[in-house]
Amino acid sequence: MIGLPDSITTCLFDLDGVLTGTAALHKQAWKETFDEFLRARDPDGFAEFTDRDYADHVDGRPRADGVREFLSSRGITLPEGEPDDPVDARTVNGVGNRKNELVLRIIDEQGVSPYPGSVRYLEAARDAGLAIGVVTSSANGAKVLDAADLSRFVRARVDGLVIAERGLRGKPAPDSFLAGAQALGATPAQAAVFEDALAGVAAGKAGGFGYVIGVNRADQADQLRARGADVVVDDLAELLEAGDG
Ligand SMILES: O=P(O)(O)OC[C@H]1O[C@@H](O)[C@H](O)[C@@H](O)[C@@H]1O
Repeated sequence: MIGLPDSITTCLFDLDGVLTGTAALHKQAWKETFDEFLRARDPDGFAEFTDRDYADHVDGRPRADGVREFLSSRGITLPEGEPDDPVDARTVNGVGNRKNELVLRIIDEQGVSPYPGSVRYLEAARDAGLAIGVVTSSANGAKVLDAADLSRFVRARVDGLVIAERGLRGKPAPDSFLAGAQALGATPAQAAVFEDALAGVAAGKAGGFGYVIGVNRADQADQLRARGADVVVDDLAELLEAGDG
């Protein structure tokens, strides 16, 4: 009925790009942040931040990991700095704070929409008696869930704030998904992971989860499969249709 193996009791959903369209807003904020940074650092050698950079180094990872990973791919290492660094500080925290300033502004301007197919899927999962958790690297997870009116479905949330507080390793490490399963009293084998990011699918695979659903929002079905997705869909509603057929 909901397109999952019978052994699954628990659904762990990534947020940005799986339940809501906010992955595009994050990408826009990152592009503005990194292009600004790279241009200021080396105007003549400027090479823009691309969709490929986002998918490979930033998407799905906690904010500071995204800063470090992408800059390291360009041979740049910054000092960590402090959490309250100003947005123009040339530190990991400063660059991350600039991105957060931009993404909050973009979210306020554009609003947050849930994917209709994801809302239908959440309703079906809830009605089928499955436990529902959200596991997101974003420190803005609670705000986005509320803005999309999705908090009512969520029994456990592991977000960027929880990850930082508990010192968990970010995706592609499985820690945040393992914490989500534990919070809902499920073993990894009993839990399904729903992810659009390559790092997130890799985290689901690394954690030995019972079923990993790759959600293809960025024309990268083959890469999602290569990272360990058991199935790839363009929209969660496809799982309901598969179940009906
Ligand atoms: O900067 P935030 O809101 O804490 O989010 C961290 C990351 O959260 C993930 O959900 C997004 O895929 C990333 O793009 C984002 O960078």
